[in-house]
Formats: sequence, structure tokens, C-alpha cells
Amino acid sequence: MIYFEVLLFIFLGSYYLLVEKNRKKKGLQLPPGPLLGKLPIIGYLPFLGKIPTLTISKLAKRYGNIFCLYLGRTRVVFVNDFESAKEAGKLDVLQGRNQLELFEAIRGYSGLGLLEGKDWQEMRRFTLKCLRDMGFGKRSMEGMMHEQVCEVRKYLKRNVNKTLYLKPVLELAVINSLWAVMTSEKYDIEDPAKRQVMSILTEGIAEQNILGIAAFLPWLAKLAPDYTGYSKGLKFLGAPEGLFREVIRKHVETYVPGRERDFIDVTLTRIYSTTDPKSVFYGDVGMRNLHYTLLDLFFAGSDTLSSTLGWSFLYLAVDPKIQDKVQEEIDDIVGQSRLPTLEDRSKMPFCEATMAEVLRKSSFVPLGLMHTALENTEFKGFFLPKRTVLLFNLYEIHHNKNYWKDPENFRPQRFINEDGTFRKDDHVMPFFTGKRSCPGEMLAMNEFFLFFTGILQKYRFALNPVAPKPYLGPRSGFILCPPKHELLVTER
Ligand code: HEM
Repeated sequence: MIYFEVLLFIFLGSYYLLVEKNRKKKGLQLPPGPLLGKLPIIGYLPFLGKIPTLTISKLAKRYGNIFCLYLGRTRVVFVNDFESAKEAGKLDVLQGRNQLELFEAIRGYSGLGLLEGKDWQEMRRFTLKCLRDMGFGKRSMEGMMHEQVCEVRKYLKRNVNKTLYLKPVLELAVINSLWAVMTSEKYDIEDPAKRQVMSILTEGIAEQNILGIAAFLPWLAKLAPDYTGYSKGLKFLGAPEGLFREVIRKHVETYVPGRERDFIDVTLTRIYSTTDPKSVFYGDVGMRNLHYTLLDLFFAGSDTLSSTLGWSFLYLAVDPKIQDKVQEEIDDIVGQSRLPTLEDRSKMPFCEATMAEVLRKSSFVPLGLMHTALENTEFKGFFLPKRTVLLFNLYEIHHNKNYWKDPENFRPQRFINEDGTFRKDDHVMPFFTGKRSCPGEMLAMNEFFLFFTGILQKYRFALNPVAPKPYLGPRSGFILCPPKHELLVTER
């Protein structure tokens, strides 16, 4: 036995020396970064300021687009430019996830959003195929989305000439289209119990700081859980647990092989037929992965889309001339007698440009999700040791002055060619890019179009005349929900 241990020691030692030697031979170094970023225990955490994305952009001007600092004891590399983010998206080795202790406390590292390496590839391939087969993001979902657009319109009709905070209604409406495919369930958009779960999620998400103490100093967070946001983080992550257990339990009880009704049933078929113990679908591990993949889709699909719509109506309320142009295009192409359809989308360049501008300007997932390097690796001439965390400053990519010239202005015309057609610009990357980019992009853009045009076809939005003008600039947070400003709704 002792021989085996000695051999193992020699093997690992030689491997380490070889990697180190190669690194030195090539002269590769960690990316540069501020001295304060190397402080023991806390690293740069206390200096991130109120709006970390802005601090990070400032540091990028000083240390370059790729720079490194420690948050707590975690080494984090920030990527601030379009080209480097695009390159990182292509590399398998940079598609790991940061395994936060906060997650471990609640869910372990299961589910599409947290798995890594081969496990993640297996789960991602399966989920994408499954959703594609079920018409996810395609025309066949259009009917369900139309139904929900009509629900929102009915709600607005009952509340016309009032000021409303729209996000809670939009949340349940957008999740319903996704939920029909995933679980065959539908919620009443005014159901108080479901609204309560959603509001815990929304507030939790709004208050979660991706660069906070709960994420990077978990031992400290546990000592003062209320003060550091740890308790809120646990509450928010745990809120929808029961919801999913119940839905899966009902499916297991009523499952009939060969008669799969939705995503849950198709996954159960895969779990029941998996015999390889290393698979992410094997036995109890498979059930856990199903549970948390559902949860990831729920989290990722509800708040993002309702925020997109919330921001859209707010920007248009601030700029009525742009609202006029959007509505003129809807009237020209669709008219008033039928709902806008996905077929209309390519004929409506100004609406498309406005949607792109909403995603650029709001940048409401400002730092994307954390990635990690799965192995020691070289990236853009720098050395990234295994488990280095990477964060992509999407906010900076969307607001870089050299590229956008007037990034602070909401100006859809920047995406319109001289001949009036829509100009797609890859520098708008709200879904990130490459291998781990958002799997819900197609669904999200189709749903965004149908809700955006379907609602504006009949209603107009204006700022609440008796409330102060809302602050529309950058804030801190994992997802930047639109400010809680009530809009005045009128019928067209
Ligand atoms: C406008 C709406 C949306 C935006 C801006 C958005 C943005 C993002 C971003 C930035 C990521 C991180 C990618 C990375 O790891 O670098 C992500 C991941 C993800 N999104 Fe979305 N998303 C949206 C809508 C949706 C919808 C509707 C769904 C559900 C169908 C969804 C499901 C997911 C999932 C499951 C992941 C994790 C994927 C993985 O780890 O492999 N998203 N999204």
C-alpha cells in the first residue's frame, strides 16, 4: 500500500512540476490586477462599491480588459470586452460553474445550471433536444403565448386609466407558456399563492448580489446571516422547492410509458431506462437532476422575461415618440383586428430594433453567470489556474463608449440600416455566447416579441404623473429588475 502512495505522490508531484515548468517556459502569468485585490481573507470585496459592474469597468480601464483579483479567497478573472468574451464562450475548459457553498446548503451541485464537464454536457444535450422536440421556442408554442397575452390584456382592460406595477402579472403570464411544455400546468395570473412564491423569487433575485459576502465569504455570512443577506439567499433559493416536489410526485404517480405528456415525463422515461451509474439520469441522482433542472428553467425563464417586458414599457413611457413609432409599425403590419404573430416579426424592423435596444440598455443580467476554468489553461496570453472563476462584464460590453458612441441614450435607431432594415449586432449578447449561452434564447425572443407587440397593439404606457421620475441607470444585483415604478395604462 505504501508503495502505491509513494508512486501516487511522485506521479502527482511530477505532473504539477511539468505544468508549472510549461507555464514558466511560456512566460504565462495571471492577468494583472489591483494590489488591494490580493488582500488576505477578504480580497477586493470591500472595495467593489455600490455598483460593482461600474467599479469593474473602471478597473478594466486601468488594468486591461482581462484582469484578476480575489473576492474572499476566490480568484476571479473579469472579462470586459466582446472579443475575449466570444473566445471564452468557445472553450470547453472555461464552461465550469463556481460551486458556491450557498448552493450546496440547499441543493447540492445538481441541475443544468450548476453541473459541469461531462455531466453538464449530457444534461444540456438532453434538455435542448427535449425542448426542441416539444416545439420549444417555435411556432407550436405561439398559441399558448397568445392565450397569455390575452390574459394580460384582459387584466389591463380591468385596470385601464390606473397606475400599475406590471411585473407581477407579467411574471405569471410568461412562466405559463414555458410551464405548459415543462409540466402541463398553468397558473391563474392573479393567483395570490403563486404570486407570493414569485414575489419571494423576484425580491430575492433583485437583492442577490452575485459579488456579495454570501457568495464569497460563506463562513462570515453564516455568522451574521441576516446582515449579510445569507438568510435571504437561503429563503429565495428554497422558495420554489415544494412547488416542484409536488409536480414531480404527481407525474411519477400518473406516468404511462410511451404516453409522455411533457418535459417531466420525457425525463422520467430517460431516468427509468438508464442503467449506467455514471449517468446524470441514474436513479436518485437522475431525480435530483430533474428537480433542479426544472427549478433552473423556472428561475431563468420567469424573472428574465418579465424584467425584459417591464424595462420595455418603462423605456417607452419615458420616450413617447419611440412608443409612437413602435405602435405605428404594429398598426401598419398587423392592424387592430388580429394578434401579432411570429411570422410578422421579420417585417417589423423597428420593433426588433427596440427589443435589441431594451436588452442592450437594461443589461439586466449585468455579469452573466459565473464560469470556472475546469483545468489549468491559457487564455488570451494569460495563465488561468484550475478553478479560477470567470465573470463576463456584459454591462460594459453593452455600454462601451468606443463602440456604442452614446450608450447612455435609449436609441433603437442604432440597429436600423440606411434602407430601414434591422441591423443585427453581435455586440448585444444578453444571453452570453458560445457553448454555455442561454438555452432559452429562442423562446425568450419569440415570447418577448409576442408580448411586447401584443400588449402595445392595444395599450399605451406613461410615467406616473404624480411620482418622481424613476432612476433608470445601473444598480447592484444579480438580475436588475426594472424599478418599482407604476405606469399609467391607457387604452388606444
Ligand atoms: C431575456 C431573457 C433571458 C436572458 C437575458 C437570459 C440570459 C442568460 C444568461 C446571461 C445566462 C448565463 C449563460 C452563461 O452561463 O454564461 C443564462 C443561462 C441560462 N438560461 Fe437564460 N436568459 C433569458 C431567458 C431564459 C429563458 C426563457 C429560459 C428558460 C427556458 C432560460 C434558461 C436558462 C438556463 C437553464 C441557463 C443555464 C444554462 C447552463 O448552465 O447550461 N433563460 N441565461
